[in-house]
Parts: sequence; C-alpha cells; structure tokens
Amino acid sequence: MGILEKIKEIEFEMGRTQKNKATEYHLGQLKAKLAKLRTQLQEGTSKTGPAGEGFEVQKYGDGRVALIGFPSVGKSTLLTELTGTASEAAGYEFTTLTCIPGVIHYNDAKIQLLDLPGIIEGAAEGKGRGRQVIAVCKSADLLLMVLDAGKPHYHREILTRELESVGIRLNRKPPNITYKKKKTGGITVNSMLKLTHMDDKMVQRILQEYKIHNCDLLFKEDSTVDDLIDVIEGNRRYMKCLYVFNKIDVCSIEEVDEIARLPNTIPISCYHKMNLDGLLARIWDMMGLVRVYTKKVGHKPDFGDPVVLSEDRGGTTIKHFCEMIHKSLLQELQYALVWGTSSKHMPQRCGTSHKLEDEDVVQIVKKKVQTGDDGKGRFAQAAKEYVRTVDRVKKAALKTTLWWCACL
Ligand SMILES: Nc1nc2c(ncn2[C@@H]2O[C@H](COP(=O)(O)OP(=O)(O)OP(=O)(O)O)[C@@H](O)[C@H]2O)c(=O)[nH]1
Ligand SMILES: [K+]
Ligand SMILES: [Mg+2]
Repeated sequence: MGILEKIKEIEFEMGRTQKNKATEYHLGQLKAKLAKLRTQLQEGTSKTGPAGEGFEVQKYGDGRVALIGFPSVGKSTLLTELTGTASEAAGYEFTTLTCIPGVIHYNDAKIQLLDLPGIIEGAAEGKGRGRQVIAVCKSADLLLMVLDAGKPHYHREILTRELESVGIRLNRKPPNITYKKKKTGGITVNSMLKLTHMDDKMVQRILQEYKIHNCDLLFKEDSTVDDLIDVIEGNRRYMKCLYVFNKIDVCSIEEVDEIARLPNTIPISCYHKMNLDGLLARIWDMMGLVRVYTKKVGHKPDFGDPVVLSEDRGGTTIKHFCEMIHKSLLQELQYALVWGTSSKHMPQRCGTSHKLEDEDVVQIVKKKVQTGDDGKGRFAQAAKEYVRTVDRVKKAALKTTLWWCACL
C-alpha cells in the first residue's frame, strides 16, 4: 500500500471513531501515525519529486512575501497593483502557471512579492502544482492568503488545513515543551502545571508510537496531543499569515464590516484600488522590519539607504547590523553610537548585543590599531616638544634683546 492510501485509511478510521474516554488513546495514536506518514510523504517528494521547475526564484530585497490562494481570487491582479510587475490575470482558473516575482518599494525598504499558481484542495498530496507552491511558501517571511470575499469563508479553513498537513502553522507560537532525546536513561515526563488535554498514559502511547524509549519531556503549558506530536516531529514551520479578502466590491457594507473585524484580516478590492495602502501598512507591521541608518563621523546620517534587519532573518542587534554591512566589521568594532528609540541617551554607547529599533541611527567606532597609533603618538609628542623648545628659545632671545635695550 502506498503512503497516500495509508493516509486515506487512517483519516477514514479517525472519521468514523467516536470521540469519548474509551477511544481517546486510540485517536491519539492515530494522530501520531498520520503525522509520521505525512512527514514521510514530504521527505519522499522533496528527494525524488520534481524540484519545482521554474519555481525557484532568487531571493531579493529585505524580505519575502508569498501570495497563496485558490485559483482566480486575484493574486496576479494584486501583484501587478502592488509592484507594477505585470503578471497575467484573467477570468479563467490557473492563469498563472509559475512563480512570478515583483518588488514592493515601501518605507525605503524593498520587499519581494511572489505571485504563485492557484492551489486546490489536496495540494499537499500532490494535486495540481501544490507541492511546488508550498515549497515556495515555506521560503517566505510572510504569507498573504488571498481569498475571494464573494465566496464562502470556509475556503480559508480548507487552505489552512492544507498548509497544516505539510507542517506549516499559521500565526501560532511553537508549543512550550522542552523535549530532549537521549541514548539511555528511560523516559522522564515532568510538567509545570496540570495537563487537562492529556494524561501520562497518552504521552506514553505517543512516545511508543514513535518508538522513543529514552527522552526528557517538560510541559510548560497545558499542551495538547497535537502540540506533543509537533515537538517530536520537529519539522514544523511557524509562519505569519495575513488573510486578504479581495473583491469586496461584490460585497455589501455589512459583509465588509464583518471581514474587517476578523483577526489578521484585511478587506481590499484590486479593481477599485480600495484599501491597498492599508494592505501595505499591514504587511509592513507584520514583517517587523527594522531600518537602521548609518552615520559617518562628522557627517549627517545617510537617510536614503537603510540597513534593514528583522527578527525572522537572524536578528536586530548591533552584531547583526555589522554582519549585514561587512563580514570583518564585527572584529573591527570597538563600540557603536546609537541615536533613536532604542537608546537611553543621545547617543548611547552600545555593544554588540544591543537591540536596535526601527529608524535608529548608528555610527560605528572602530578599534584603534595599536602599532600605527604608537608611532603617531610619539610623533605628536615630539612635535609638541619642538614647539615648546622653539617658544623657549624665542622667549629667551626676546628677554636678551629687552635686557640689552634697557642697558643702552
Ligand atoms: N470584482 C473583482 N474582480 C477582480 C478583482 N481583482 C481581480 N479580479 C478578477 O478576478 C479574476 C482573476 O484574477 P487573477 O488575478 O487572474 O487571479 P489569480 O488568483 O491570479 O488566478 P490564477 O492565476 O488563475 O490562480 C480576473 O478576471 C480579475 O479581473 C477585484 O478586486 N474585484
Ligand atoms: K485567473
Ligand atoms: Mg494568477
């Protein structure tokens, strides 16, 4: 039996099993089985399947945003509106067949926007170009899930489930569980609070299913079976996602109002260029980019071309700032002077671990080169000595002249 058939079989069994105290452990075990098979499916295809011909696009700019959605929701129309790069849009499904990159210029930063083919239910299992699309999505810093405001809202749940099944978790934090695999020593399970969603027996069952006999587990929150499975699998991707409801021109005011109140959601209309500025602002906020302007000694800051940092792409400290400018800069750094919201004084002298904030200004002060400076220092000393000697000689000469004058 192939992996896909095994998955179908387990899903079928889960569907027909009633949820109650007696079946609880069996269902937990089935969940673990399913997760294992899905990981197998993905690992198998990433090695043997087509490596997304024409889908890999070079990363560009300060961050990457991918457009994901069902066919004909307006992804290509949106790319064209936001970036000016033409991506063919039409009234029939699957107009876009490959990945089309564009660039959003916003707040002095460059954000790469990727248009992708529409995906359909079952994409994760290989329907359409689903796998290639999902692979590109995983490389993004932010997902824009484009939805048709005129179509049923459960489309969003279908897509979310599709992404969940390939290990993508939207707008969620990783479970707060410490999990350490060991070679010997058996299983130790501890928790910092009472678990209400599972008991010891369930934890043992899941570990058994994964054939784990030695490990330390510490639950720091009221975790679920799914959380535990995610931590054991260890391959989950936690991504930020903004839900973009396009085509609000076909909706009533009441419907738009309802959409606008949903979390991480924004209503727009590409046709009428409605709320596109609002969309850009939301993209900006969710990406959490930190623009840092450089300043040379004795010069005004360079406000045209910031160094753009982000927590998702490494970090936002002085160390990351230096690394972005030049590989060797970190070794040469003595300290940095920082002006802006992150600094206590203007400027504040900061070390490598100082966290920068958006629109800070930084001046790098390099270490003095020891040998060269010694030479310079000695030269300066000698020069001062010479001036003093000349002064003394001059003063002495003046005194002698005055003395002679007085004698005359
Ligand atoms: N009413 C309305 N129609 C829109 C809007 N934006 C796009 N459309 C139309 O929706 C249709 C699909 O647009 P596309 O941009 O091709 O959609 P897509 O998501 O890229 O489609 P695929 O590439 O096939 O997956 C086109 O006929 C667009 O003109 C909008 O804001 N309102
Ligand atoms: K289309
Ligand atoms: Mg398209």
